[in-house]
Amino acid sequence: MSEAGKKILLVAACALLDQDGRILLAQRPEGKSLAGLWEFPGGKVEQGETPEETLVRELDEELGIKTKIACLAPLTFASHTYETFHLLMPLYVCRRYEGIAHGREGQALKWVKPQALRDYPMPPADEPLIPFLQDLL
Ligand SMILES: Nc1nc2c([nH]c(=O)n2[C@H]2C[C@H](O)[C@@H](COP(=O)(O)OP(=O)(O)OP(=O)(O)O)O2)c(=O)[nH]1
Repeated sequence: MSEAGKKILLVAACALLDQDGRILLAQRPEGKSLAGLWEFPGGKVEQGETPEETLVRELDEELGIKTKIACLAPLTFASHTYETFHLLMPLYVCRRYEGIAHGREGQALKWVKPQALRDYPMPPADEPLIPFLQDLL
């Protein structure tokens, strides 16, 4: 248990980049926690997976995008206490992948310029990640 008595939840997230340096955001669907907010694609790291394996799996499941572990570059991470857990979320950047992203789970998608990221309400854990992407791109 962490000091706050909350479990640490490990979630892997990815800033998928297109040729124009835009970043893919996905909108969390109704009925889920943080519904309506714009997030980086990704998900919980399952038992027996590395974060990189999680992302290769999730990008395919969520977006129909095929990529490889070698195409995922670590950028930074989020560490944020939510009400019922503490989120630890490594953020990777991916520039090399195959396929055209589409919301396979019905989620809205948006390619966003780094300078426009603040126009899209994101989960509180994500706010501190924005400057890292703006500096990178
Ligand atoms: N994928 C992703 N998850 C994020 C981001 N920011 C952030 O706080 N999260 C949180 C939301 C969820 O609590 C968790 C990711 O869980 P998930 O995507 O695998 O599962 P989920 O939404 O179905 O989970 P749940 O909250 O509905 O139980 O991480 C982000 O940028 N990307």
